[in-house]
Amino acid sequence: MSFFNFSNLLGATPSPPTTAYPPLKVVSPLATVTGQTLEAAFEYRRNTITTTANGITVEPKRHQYRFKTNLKPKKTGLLLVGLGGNNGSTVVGATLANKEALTWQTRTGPQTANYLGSVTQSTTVHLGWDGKQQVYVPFNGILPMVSPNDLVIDGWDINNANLYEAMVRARVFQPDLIQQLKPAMEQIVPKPSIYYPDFIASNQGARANNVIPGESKQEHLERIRSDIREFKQKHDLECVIVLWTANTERYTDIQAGLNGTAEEILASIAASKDEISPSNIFAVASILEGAHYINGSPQNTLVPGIVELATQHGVFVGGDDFKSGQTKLKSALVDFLVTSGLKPESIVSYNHLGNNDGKNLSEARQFRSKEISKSSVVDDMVASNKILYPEGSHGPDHCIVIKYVPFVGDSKRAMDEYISSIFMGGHQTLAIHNTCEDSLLAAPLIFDLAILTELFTRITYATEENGFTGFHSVLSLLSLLLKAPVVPEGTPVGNAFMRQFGALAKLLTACAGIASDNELQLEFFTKLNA
Ligand SMILES: NC(=O)c1ccc[n+]([C@@H]2O[C@H](COP(=O)([O-])OP(=O)(O)OC[C@H]3O[C@@H](n4cnc5c(N)ncnc54)[C@H](O)[C@@H]3O)[C@@H](O)[C@H]2O)c1
Ligand SMILES: O=P([O-])([O-])O[C@@H]1[C@@H](O)[C@H](O)[C@@H](O)[C@H](O)[C@@H]1O
Repeated sequence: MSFFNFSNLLGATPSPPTTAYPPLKVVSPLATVTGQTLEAAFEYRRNTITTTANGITVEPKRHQYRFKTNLKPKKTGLLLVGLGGNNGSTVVGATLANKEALTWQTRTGPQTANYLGSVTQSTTVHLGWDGKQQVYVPFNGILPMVSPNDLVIDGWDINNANLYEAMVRARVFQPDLIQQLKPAMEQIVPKPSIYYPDFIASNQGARANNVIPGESKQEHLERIRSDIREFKQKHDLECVIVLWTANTERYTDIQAGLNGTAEEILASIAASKDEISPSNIFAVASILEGAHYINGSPQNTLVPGIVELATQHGVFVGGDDFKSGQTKLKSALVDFLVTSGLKPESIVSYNHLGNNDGKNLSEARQFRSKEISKSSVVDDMVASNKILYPEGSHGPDHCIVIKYVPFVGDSKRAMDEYISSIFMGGHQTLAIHNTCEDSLLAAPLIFDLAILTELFTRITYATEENGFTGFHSVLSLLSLLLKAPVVPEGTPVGNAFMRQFGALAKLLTACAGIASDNELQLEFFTKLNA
């Protein structure tokens, strides 16, 4: 039997300090702490399933896992590609505002900095019933995580505006906050970046005044690698995450000989092949420098060759496309409808926005990248119910429309209509107007992507057959935060929001030696001693 109390362990403290909850003390026969390492046994019970034309055979089996977690969060750097964008400048401004606990005036009164919308900072995990009440703990109170306040942040942009100018341009923060942040933000200027006009909208050309010169993609690769090395050395970092929050690129062709293997992608960069995108180069540079790479945009940066390279180098890659607003709601609402036995027949998702993202998406090839990532989110939920959607039937009509309307700026207006078949030939129509403050919804996800990626670098697992090793390089555990999750080859994509959250929460509690949450809660209707 062993017990440990995380809140004072190794300097790991939730941030901002959550005074709402007392520290968690785990008394568990499943776990032991030795120095900085927490080792936990976990019995993974799952069904071995065989499906044939004659039916489904289910055989429940028990698999013994052991998880090892290094309890000391690493000093972590976050390099944003697109630092001067609406999301990038909002991320940096928000960390400064939270660090200084800034308060600013708004029309509805004073507002203080927070991390609302961040799963790691503002959600809780259900542990069970204490005989009197349901008990929840902060998500970041189960295992020590990096605080967003402690992230060292820098990055690149093809535009040379300092971050004060970028904040004003973004029209995201209130003027009072912008002025308070000005002294610090105007000191931050994005590093020059790689610009290949063919990959983003032609209307972005006027912005490109901060570009690494030359035509050699190999030299561009070496420059980005040098930037990453310098950043890591300058700040004495133990973990670096490069995250793309630059403009949406067009899709790249997946071609044999171009990007199908690690060797091919390296050779294609060396040969400066046209089809190699800026985001391909950032991903390869990150991997070669031992940094993890996350794609917050919808383009297919993570081609097979880049995934193979990441696997060879033992670094994480993740993507695609932050799941921040209209699609995030859809990933919960469609799950609700299908789980209710109602059949979505038509889903029309229209939105207009007026920020630079919207301007870039106003061109067909960039919109197509976004249309793909927004359209695939219902696939797993539709496939889950053959009563509603028999084999061979098509899923709901699903239409995506995005328009660029400058006046609304970053305050995207999403309008959705869901029509579902209901009992006895009836129809239910849900009409939703959803004002998505795009960067205020996306920035918290950028923190979460970085914080969870760093956490997963500190966890290894062993099974009855194999010794301790790290998770697969394709970090599908990040799917809660992404519209079109990139997953290890041959594994399914899951988009249902609450299932994604539950998977993360169950992994954290398993690693902490805590019994996984069990919605069954037998103790409420049996004689089980609570
Ligand atoms: N809610 C959201 O804001 C949301 C949700 C999902 C996905 N996204 C995606 O996140 C990305 C950023 O969104 P945003 O609102 O911050 O857009 P933005 O246009 O304000 O910022 C993008 C920044 O990237 C820069 N840039 C373009 N190409 C670059 C390159 N090769 N290297 C470095 N910088 C480059 C631009 O100059 C710009 O400053 C977009 O791809 C968008 O589709 C945003
Ligand atoms: O995340 P979400 O609100 O479903 O989708 C959004 C798009 O519809 C929109 O064009 C833009 O705001 C963001 O890039 C985001 O991707």
